[in-house]
Amino acid sequence: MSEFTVDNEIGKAKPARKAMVILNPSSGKERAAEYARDIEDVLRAKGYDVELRETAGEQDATRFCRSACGMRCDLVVSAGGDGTLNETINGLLSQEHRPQLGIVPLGTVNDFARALGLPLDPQAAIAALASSRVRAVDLGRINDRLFTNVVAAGNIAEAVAAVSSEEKSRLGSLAYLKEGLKELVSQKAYPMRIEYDGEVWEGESPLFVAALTNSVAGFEKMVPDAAVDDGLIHGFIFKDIGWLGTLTAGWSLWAGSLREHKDVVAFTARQVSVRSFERVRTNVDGEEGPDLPLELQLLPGHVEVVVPEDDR
Ligand SMILES: Nc1ncnc2c1ncn2[C@@H]1O[C@H](COP(=O)(O)OP(=O)(O)OP(=O)(O)O)[C@@H](O)[C@H]1O
Repeated sequence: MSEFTVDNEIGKAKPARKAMVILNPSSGKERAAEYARDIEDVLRAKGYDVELRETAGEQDATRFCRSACGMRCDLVVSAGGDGTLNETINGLLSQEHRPQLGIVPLGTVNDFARALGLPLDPQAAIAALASSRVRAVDLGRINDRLFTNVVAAGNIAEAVAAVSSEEKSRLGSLAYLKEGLKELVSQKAYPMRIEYDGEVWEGESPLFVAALTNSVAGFEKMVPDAAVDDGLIHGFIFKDIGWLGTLTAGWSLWAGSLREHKDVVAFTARQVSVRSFERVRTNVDGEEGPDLPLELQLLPGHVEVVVPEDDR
């Protein structure tokens, strides 16, 4: 592997660009080795020196990405599901040098790739890494971590915890919808105090959702107008509305008109805090998150993601 490539135009050596590929071999249905080889081929053809790191368990992707920042890598590719992507971007926290990000979606839902309009087929996504186009996208900060897509506080967090991995593989995002509806109908509400850009909402709520993108649990209609680079947190407070209200809210969600529902407080903000004097669980990007309280902050254009040349 060469450490230097020659810039033919000016005839002098310049350092090769460095890329780190972070691959979760447990996602991607046993084809990890094949994908790793193909990703490396595309990146080498693009002029990168490539280092491959395979994760063996929780937080490995965060440590690898942090070391990629320290090595001043130009590009980090996250190959795995949303869990691996979330762990990868967390390696960018508080880093002075942030590499560009490539995404190869190998999970079941792949919310961030959907929101970005990236190819969901792994081989097509690998081919798209050859693109020279990048898009600066927002990330969210939640307490001392980062997130890409969504934070939910309340009964949906219980619902997601109830989805078994067998069901997740079999039903994909439908499994979440099924458990989510079950939890909403059960109607447990929590006392919450939600502050957003200086406004305050206080009351009983079964569920609060903060989304950065239009894809939430594979479902692209909840926040149809949320763009990955709009600089906004899209907040939804569900009021304590009984099962009939829940059904109509469910219908509005399905129809993409949740924002207009009379029992949903919808807002956009850059800073949100969520508190309760009861224990309230959360879900962050599809994985279990910290219990309340939460401090959320929007980090505009925080990472540049490689996107296909022709998705405009
Ligand atoms: N080698 C490994 N074996 C098992 N688990 C791993 C390994 N490496 C990382 N992990 C853990 O697997 C978790 C889930 O991974 P990820 O979300 O990428 O895959 P997935 O579950 O197939 O995707 P999805 O969440 O979309 O269904 C990660 O959060 C990580 O902590």
